Amino acid sequence: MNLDSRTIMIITACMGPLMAMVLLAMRSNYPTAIRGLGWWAQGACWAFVGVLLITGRGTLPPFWSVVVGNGLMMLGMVQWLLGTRRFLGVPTHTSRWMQVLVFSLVLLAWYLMVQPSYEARSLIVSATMCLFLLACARPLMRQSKYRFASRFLVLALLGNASTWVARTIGHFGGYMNGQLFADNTFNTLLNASQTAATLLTLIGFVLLASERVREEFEKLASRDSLTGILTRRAWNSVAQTEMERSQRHGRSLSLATMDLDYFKRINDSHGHLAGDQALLDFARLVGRHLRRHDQFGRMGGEEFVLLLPETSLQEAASVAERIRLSVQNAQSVAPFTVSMGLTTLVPEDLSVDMLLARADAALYRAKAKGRNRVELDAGLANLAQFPGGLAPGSTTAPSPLQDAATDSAPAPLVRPVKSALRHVSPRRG
Ligand SMILES: Nc1nc2c(ncn2[C@@H]2O[C@H](COP(=O)(O)OP(=O)(O)OP(=O)(O)O)[C@@H](O)[C@H]2O)c(=O)[nH]1
Repeated sequence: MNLDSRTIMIITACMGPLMAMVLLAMRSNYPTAIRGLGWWAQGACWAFVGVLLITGRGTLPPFWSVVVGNGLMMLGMVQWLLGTRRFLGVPTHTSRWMQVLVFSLVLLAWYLMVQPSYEARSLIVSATMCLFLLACARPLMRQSKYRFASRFLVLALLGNASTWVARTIGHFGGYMNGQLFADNTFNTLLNASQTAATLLTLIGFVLLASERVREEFEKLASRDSLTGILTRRAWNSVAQTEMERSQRHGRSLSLATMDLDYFKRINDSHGHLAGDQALLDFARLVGRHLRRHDQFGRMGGEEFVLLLPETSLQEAASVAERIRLSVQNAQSVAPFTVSMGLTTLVPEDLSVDMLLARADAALYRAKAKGRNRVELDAGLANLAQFPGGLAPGSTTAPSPLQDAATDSAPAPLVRPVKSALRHVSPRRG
């Protein structure tokens, strides 16, 4: 079956504005951080106008059909390429690509008006289109995010580029009878493939933007809005994965629960905003002591939790002590201290909740003993630990202020009891 080549080209072109409408609708509804959508939409529209002019060959003056038509189609590809680079946040090098476009147009005009050659023009257009499409695919191939969407888009772009290679082969191999709209099977198949590749490329842009939106929402859901650290749910999920990994490889893993001391007093005497600032300062201070794989989360209110993969209890105790001291010495809008409970993974642990319960019990003791101190899991003496674990007979980490704190501010047991009860309640079970 042979379809009229002009009709196929016009159908291809019509997909441009339709997909541009989808991309523009996404642009107006998606977060502004997602860039490039407008460029992809504009590119589809310019390519549409360009292809319409090209199909007007024989009706329109040759300059409009050949130079302006191909120029707009190539401009559309440049915009796809710039949109992709903006989307990925890599330098666009706009002037470099515009220079390539202008150079191609000058050559096209030359081989149209000065030294007319259909083959030369065909080669120039195909080579330029290939260059722009491959340049659009290149940064996508280099990045590791958006796996499905970027692979899909890369395949569509490579497919699109290969149709231009096929077009050149067709011209030079004599399959197109030296005509743009040759009415034969080769040309029909070529136009059909170009239609499909263009549509798939535009779908690829939509998929890519959708993946970014999903990622943005996931980020919003997994990050605490005040401190920017992991939310309780996100922390639980990564902690469970880390725990299973540590168990599989027989590696140590430690966990600290942290609770700011007398936090209610900060709110009461300095105001809620100062309380918020203290929480933010605390999160930043702790962040300075963490390695890349440590997982720090806010469990709610003034309670935090820190997971330290590949860290023995001794190592965790020294990290915790450093954090405790830096909090105590920090210049904050309202001075505050932190109490911590520490535990480490044992082979009997079935879930993160078991570690949390033990760390909470240690935290309870830290509060009861006067606050501003680090307490270790007391039950570890009876349990075998993963490599690097603390020897039986665990002790508290040194807390120079612990006695002073006990003296100056006797620990009310109401809060720790409340805390202990809450931590063993089914909400973490
Ligand atoms: N500013 C601010 N305050 C919060 C936030 N979340 C919880 N709080 C306050 O934190 C305080 C916690 O008080 P308590 O549970 O009595 O504990 P505490 O005063 O720290 O006493 P201890 O834990 O026993 O040392 C409450 O007053 C909460 O209103 C928050 O996001 N911002």
